[in-house]
Amino acid sequence: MTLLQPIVPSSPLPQRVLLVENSRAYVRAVAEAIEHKLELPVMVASTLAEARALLARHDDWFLALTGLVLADGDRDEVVNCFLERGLSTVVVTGVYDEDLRERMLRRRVIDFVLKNTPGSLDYIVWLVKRLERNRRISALVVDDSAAARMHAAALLETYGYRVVQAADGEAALRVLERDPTIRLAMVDQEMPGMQGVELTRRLRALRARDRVAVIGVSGREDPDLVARFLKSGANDFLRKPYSREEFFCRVSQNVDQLELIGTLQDLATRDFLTGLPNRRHFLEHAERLVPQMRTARRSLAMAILDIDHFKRINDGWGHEAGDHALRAVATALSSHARPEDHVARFGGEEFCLLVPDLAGEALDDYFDGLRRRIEELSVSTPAGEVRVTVSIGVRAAGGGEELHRLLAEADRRLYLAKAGGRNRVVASG
Ligand SMILES: Nc1nc2c(ncn2[C@@H]2O[C@H](COP(=O)(O)OP(=O)(O)OP(=O)(O)O)[C@@H](O)[C@H]2O)c(=O)[nH]1
Repeated sequence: MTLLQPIVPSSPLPQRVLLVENSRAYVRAVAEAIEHKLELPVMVASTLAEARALLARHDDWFLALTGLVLADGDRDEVVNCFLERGLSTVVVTGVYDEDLRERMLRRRVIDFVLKNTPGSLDYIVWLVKRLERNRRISALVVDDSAAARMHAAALLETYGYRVVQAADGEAALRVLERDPTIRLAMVDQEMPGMQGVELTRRLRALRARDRVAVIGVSGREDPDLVARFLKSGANDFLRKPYSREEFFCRVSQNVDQLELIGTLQDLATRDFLTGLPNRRHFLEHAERLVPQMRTARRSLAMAILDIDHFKRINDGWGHEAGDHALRAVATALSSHARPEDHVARFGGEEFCLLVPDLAGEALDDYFDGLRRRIEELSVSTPAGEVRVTVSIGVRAAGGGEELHRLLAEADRRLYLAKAGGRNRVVASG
């Protein structure tokens, strides 16, 4: 179950951060914060010559964080060194100079951060994390004006997003229908045909607020427009012409919020130890699926699986070894399950499976295969190799049973499997 569908890159994305700065204490603090909080590799240079040498030595750079005062290069030489290589560049400096800041931002420098101000280190860590994650997020820009579209797309690309453009509402809806990785939509109001507010309303029928953040955009001085956008389902509004920094702040804030919702949803629906869906999520899914399958007269099997003598593993090898065994069984279950099956940790050492469209001998083979797969596992734990077996109770629903009956019957058969000697499947009787 993936709540957020990020872009899965075909090859690993570059991760290395180059930190160019001559103040040792500051470098240490920034490098440590990025390495520890974000787990990204950081390399440090204190001169432009050192930076060039590092750039030549590795080819997996993701970002340069650079000061402007270096012994062997002036400000423009410093930023050129990174921008010319197409490297995302953030200036971190102790010099506040409005003209300089403007000049840097007009070029492709992502941000101009003042160091030694309260919160600047936290801001840098947040910024690096945001830029790192943006690379797995798609944004949709909808505007009939090619120039406005290109402008917004170029800004989004500077911040690392993958951008898809649409010149009208219908095209935007088609993009959304086929691309589940779109997490952000910038929607202009003034478009021929479908206007932005209407597009937002229709977009919400396809994607809820926890899936895609919508930012309405308009240059019109219409006092009601912001409220109309928000009431139609937009998360935010941006008035044209916008500054680059306001654009970045609003986009980042909305994407941050979406990720936070995703994290909360994950915490509520996933089991922390194994990463499998939890009991609540499983039952919610089953409550929808069981009647659907009954109406469609399709078969559906419910199984409850319990690790045998699990208490002995905990008592004999330690609780941590028990946790390893739970994770190993969860992994075996996930690998055995077909894409259409639904697996969950039901609680303790008990797991649950819903298996549609499989009956008779094929169903028996499926569960006996699973039982054997687990029996053959050798679980590596800090206390040594541990073997586990499982007992499985299966109820195949052909007779239109309610969910609670399916569960009760699978549970009864699990009890029979335990009573019959464990390490077995009971699917009848
Ligand atoms: N390590 C670990 N142990 C857990 C966890 N959740 C439950 N347990 C343990 O699972 C054990 C379950 O033991 P019992 O219900 O007696 O069953 P059993 O030993 O598996 O015996 P049978 O089911 O009869 O084969 C208890 O010792 C719990 O403390 C967990 O997340 N991690």
